[in-house]
Amino acid sequence: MAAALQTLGGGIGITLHWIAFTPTIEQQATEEQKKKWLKLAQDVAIVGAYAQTEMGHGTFVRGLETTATYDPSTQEFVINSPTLTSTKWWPGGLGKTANHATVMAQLYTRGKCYGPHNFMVQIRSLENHQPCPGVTLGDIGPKMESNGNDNGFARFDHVRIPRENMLMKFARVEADGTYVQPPSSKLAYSNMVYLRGTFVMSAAQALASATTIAVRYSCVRRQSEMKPGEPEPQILEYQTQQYKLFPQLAAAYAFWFASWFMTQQHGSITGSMEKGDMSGLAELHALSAGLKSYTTAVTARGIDVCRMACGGHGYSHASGLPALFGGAAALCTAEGENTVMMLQTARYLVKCFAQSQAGKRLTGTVAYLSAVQPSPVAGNRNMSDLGTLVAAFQHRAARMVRHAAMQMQGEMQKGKAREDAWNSCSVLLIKAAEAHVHSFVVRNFAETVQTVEVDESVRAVLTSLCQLYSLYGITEHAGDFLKDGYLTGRDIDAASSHLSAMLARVRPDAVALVDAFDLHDKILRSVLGRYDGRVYEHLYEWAKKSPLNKSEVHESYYKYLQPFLKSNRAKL
Ligand SMILES: CCCCCCCC/C=C\CCCCCCC/C=C/C(=O)SCCNC(=O)CCNC(=O)[C@H](O)C(C)(C)COP(=O)(O)OP(=O)(O)OC[C@H]1O[C@@H](n2cnc3c(N)ncnc32)[C@H](O)[C@@H]1OP(=O)(O)O
Ligand SMILES: Cc1cc2nc3c(=O)[nH]c(=O)nc-3n(C[C@H](O)[C@H](O)[C@H](O)COP(=O)(O)OP(=O)(O)OC[C@H]3O[C@@H](n4cnc5c(N)ncnc54)[C@H](O)[C@@H]3O)c2cc1C
Repeated sequence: MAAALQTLGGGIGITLHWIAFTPTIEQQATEEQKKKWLKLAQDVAIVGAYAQTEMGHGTFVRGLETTATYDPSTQEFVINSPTLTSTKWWPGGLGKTANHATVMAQLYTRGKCYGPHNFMVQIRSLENHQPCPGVTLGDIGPKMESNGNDNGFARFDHVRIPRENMLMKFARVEADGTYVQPPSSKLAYSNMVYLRGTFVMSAAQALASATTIAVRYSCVRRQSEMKPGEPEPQILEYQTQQYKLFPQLAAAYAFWFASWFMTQQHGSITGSMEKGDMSGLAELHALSAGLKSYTTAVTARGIDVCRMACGGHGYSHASGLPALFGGAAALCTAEGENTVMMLQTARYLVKCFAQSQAGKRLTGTVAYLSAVQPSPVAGNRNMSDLGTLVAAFQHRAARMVRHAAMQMQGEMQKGKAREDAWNSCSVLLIKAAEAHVHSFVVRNFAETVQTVEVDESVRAVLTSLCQLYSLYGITEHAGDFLKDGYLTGRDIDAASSHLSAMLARVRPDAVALVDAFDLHDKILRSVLGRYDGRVYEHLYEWAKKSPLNKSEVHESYYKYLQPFLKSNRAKL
């Protein structure tokens, strides 16, 4: 992902060619269609965009307005943007770079609408890169970050494409206009599930980058007096600095391991789906949606914590942290806005809870929902034992899922329609889904550190990091654990003091833990996070290159300041 994010230069970007356009061909094209487009895409003989979102709709895919109407007389689809709000808006590379796009449009044949499907549309000439007839293209303008990418807009004025340009691996339209149903209408969304899964690794990499920068800088930066008369200490010696950075460092490892699981799950479930077994699709969707939402949100917040922990220099673009924050913030919205994605996970959890109540044994990432006892067993727990910590997170999640589901049932028993009951419980549902994903991340972290093939000394450090991540989660969400008495106030106090011990335990290995991400300076793009630690010399060199320093007296002096000063002096 990091390589793909390197744009070819300001103003153009082929990130989405690699992470969305090409995978869509791989996942949704027939073998015949792959022969026609896949190698062209892989060799960058064509450059593509994934054109789904419109000015008026991004989340609600079934509400997209672009149409693809089949004309049996010519065996073509007519792609059209019927309204202003149907203008494709946001797709990366669409503005100036791409000459092809997979366009998500409402499929009409024989007068009936069959919902959103993907279509391959050439949008620019391969000769002179001018827009094709009927296609209007442009860039949507400056954004919070990633301005090297030309996120663009596209309008289609009855653009005709061959029937064969409908990506027909799952659904098909025959020459006479007959629509052939796919095994699941959601298979048209498969690229989104894939991309959400990759966002978990992007989040891990982004948080790894930010913690690398902040931890290294916190060993270079010396500030204040811990004891009168003593030399200024490294700011990483302050417990508050450790409390800011080490939970983010632990989360980076936790998300890195979660992305391993996500990748393995995606491969195994899509492998089964290739053989016609769709049973894993719902779990894959719920897991990818929840993990994407959770990891990107924690990462964006965590990067800003790292930025603030670096003081003024953290606020400079020299640190690389503002750009990293802007990119991570995009991950919270792109590929399924986080709230909506977490609600999708909540929808799956409510369904699984009902099945469990009906006596079905649950499996996969929700198995714990039927295994966890509702009645809390309070008592002095060993808050340094990973098994105890995992059980606490699973109990919390099970309790919150049960509570949200029962609240919804209660609303419906009062006569509310299911949709109204859902909406009036959606804050509870979101919190329950977040607790579920959090418990998965903790369990997966614990299982990984206990089984990964590493030297025992490394396992000891990773175990401390996993304890730190879990204890931080318990102390930050103490109310959830205390609510039904599953944990007591004494347990929470024990968790806090053990967390302090873990901060001190991780301190000696902090630099080694960030060096282990092996992020080259060229990827980090941060003066503060340089591997050689020579921050101050390079900060000065970086500043001297600022465009404002090209002249000793900037032209704005003569245009604005000089006359302003003169007129003010004349009044004295
Ligand atoms: C070291 C280097 C550092 C690296 C740093 C990196 C930092 C980042 C830097 C830069 C980043 C810049 C940005 C990166 C690139 C961005 C790329 C973005 C691309 C895009 O955004 S593409 C467009 C994405 N759009 C979406 O995701 C739309 C979201 N909406 C939907 O998916 C759907 O509309 C929906 C799921 C919300 C609702 O769908 P629908 O109405 O059809 O379904 P429901 O009625 O809710 O549910 C019915 C039923 O269907 C099931 N369902 C839904 N979706 C799926 C699915 N995908 N798969 C399987 N099943 C699905 C749902 O569960 C229901 O099932 P049940 O009825 O309950 O059984
Ligand atoms: C950097 C970047 C790159 C992008 N790249 C692409 C791309 O390459 N291709 C592409 O097709 N798109 C792309 N997008 C668009 C992206 O997919 C959409 O922005 C995203 O899906 C959110 O949709 P929206 O913008 O319409 O927001 P909306 O859906 O309008 O969301 C606005 C608010 O409404 C809330 N909301 C919406 N629905 C619900 C609901 N059911 N329940 C509760 N709250 C709800 C949301 O939570 C959110 O807070 C990109 C976006 C960004 C920022």
